[in-house]
Parts: sequence; structure tokens; C-alpha cells
Amino acid sequence: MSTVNIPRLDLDSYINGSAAERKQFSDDIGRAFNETGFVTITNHGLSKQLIDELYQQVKALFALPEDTKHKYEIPGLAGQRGYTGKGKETAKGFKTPDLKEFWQIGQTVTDGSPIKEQYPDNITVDELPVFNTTTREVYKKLESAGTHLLRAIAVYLNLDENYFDNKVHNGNSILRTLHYFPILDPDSVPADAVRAGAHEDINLITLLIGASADGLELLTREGNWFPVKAHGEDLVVNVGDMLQRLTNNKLKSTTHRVVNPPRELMKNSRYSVPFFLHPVSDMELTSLETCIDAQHPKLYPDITAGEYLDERLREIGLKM
Ligand SMILES: O=C(O)CCC(=O)C(=O)O
Ligand SMILES: [Fe+2]
Repeated sequence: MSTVNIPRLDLDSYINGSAAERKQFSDDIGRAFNETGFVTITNHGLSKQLIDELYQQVKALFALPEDTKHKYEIPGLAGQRGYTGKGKETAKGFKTPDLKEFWQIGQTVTDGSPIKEQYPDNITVDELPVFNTTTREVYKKLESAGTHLLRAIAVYLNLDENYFDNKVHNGNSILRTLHYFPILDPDSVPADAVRAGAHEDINLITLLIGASADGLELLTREGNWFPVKAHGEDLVVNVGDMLQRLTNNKLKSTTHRVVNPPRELMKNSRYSVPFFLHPVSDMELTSLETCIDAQHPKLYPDITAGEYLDERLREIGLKM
């Protein structure tokens, strides 16, 4: 099996580092995003205590009775807020749904921007008040870490460092808390059912907390599946299709999946929490001129982030 270099980078060395450290960070994340599309990030601003609290709340949420959870599955929201039950999301190109249930939290606009009207309200869990406050805190911290990461990427792309700032401010980002539920009888599910089928993320970048549990794998350019491991509380960060499109494939949105554990371990839950960093809906995903030349002809038609998201939600069965 080929080895894949997924560098471990210190975000604090970018935010508070010397000019040389900042440049090094931009070069390192840019190179990794160009080659494998994945990095792990330490010193990202979320304490171990906050992450532990988050996981405690996520476990409590999915342990609620099925009837209670279904009360929060709101038709017409395409799963973008509140609960999405088992068997609802199917990776693009697959027929069998993923073995997961999830809850999604969206943007809270607090500065009076008219953009607030574009987003459905978040759904609060009456039974778990701390779930609501903790996930909101995690959302804001990951949004901030993501904004810094995009600054480093902008520098790598020879853009103004703040190029992405007003595109992700009040953006349509989603915090997804995920439960890969226990399967007591593996023969009761379709033979081809997996925790998360091979897919690419839709958004600009994804920041994942908790991928240290086994199962996440990325597809190398040679066509091999390679396990992604994170150290302790590190974040796994990967490129999504919107950033790939904007950069005309200079930065790679790498296919990944979550495989099932061995049969005897299917009875154990797996939890994870990805944050899908999205821009505002009217951001143009038109490929950057600096990423197009004779060797790299323009690959994609122009589209806005909002139009693109709609198209993709239809493909995975969340939007009709
Ligand atoms: O659960 C994980 O480790 C990854 C989940 C994922 O790739 C996704 O929800 O897009
Ligand atoms: Fe993903």
C-alpha cells in the first residue's frame, strides 16, 4: 500500500507566528491540498473540555427515544436543520442509503444582516438545553478556525489574504453531528450498506472533530483506500468540491468514505462531527483566472454556491 502524506500543521503558527512561520504554514497546507486534499490541524482553538462536552451531548441526543428524534425531522428543510433519520442520505451514485443518522446546525446571524432571511432557523432540542449552547459554541469556533485556514490558502493561491473573509462571514456553513448506529444483526442490512459511501464534500473545506475513531479512509490518486488518522483532539481538514471548482482542480476534493468495522464490532456506535464550511449563497464559484492556463484549461461552467448546493442536495436524496 502506498503511503500518503497527511501533514500535521499548527494553526497557531499561522495566526500568531512570525512572517516565516506564516509563509511555511501557507506553503504546507497549499501543497497538501494540491497533492492529497487532506491535513490534520492542531492548536485550532477548541479545548479538550469543549470537545468532550460536545461528544457527551451528541451521545445524549442520539440516545433519545426514536419518537422524540423524529419530532425534529422537519419536512422541506432538506435535512439542513434538525434531525435526519436512518436511511435518508445516499452517497451520489449509490442505491443503498448510508448506515447513519444525523443532526445539523446552521448559521446564526447576529449582526442584523439581511442575509438572515435566507436561512431557516435552527431547531433547538428541548430535552437537551446544553446540546444547543455547546453546538453553537463549537460552530463559531470552527467557523473562526476555518476562516484562518482559508486565509492561509488565499496566500498560497496568490490572492489577497482576506479574499474569503466576506464570503464565509454569515455563510451557509453546517455543523453535522453524526451517529453511525449499532447494528446488532449485520445480516439484517443490505450486503452493500456502509456507514458512509464514497463521496466528495460539497462545500469549500470540511473541519472534522473525532475522526480518530477507525473507519475514515481516503482514495489515493493511485486508486487505493488509505486510513485517515488524527492525533488526540486534532481536526482533520479536507478540500470540498466548491474549493476544487474555484481553483480549477489545483486543490483536490478527495473522495473519502467511512467503512464498516469487522462484523463483531458492528454493534458499537461511531460518532463524528464534521463542520462543512460554506460561503454565502451568492458567491461565484467561477474558476480563478490564476488557475487557468494552456496546461490547465477551464474545467467547469460558472455557477453560484447556492445553485451548486441545491444541485448536490438533490443528487444525495435530501432535496426533492
Ligand atoms: O464520519 C466521518 O469520519 C466522516 C464523515 C463524512 O465524510 C461526511 O459526513 O461528509
Ligand atoms: Fe465527507
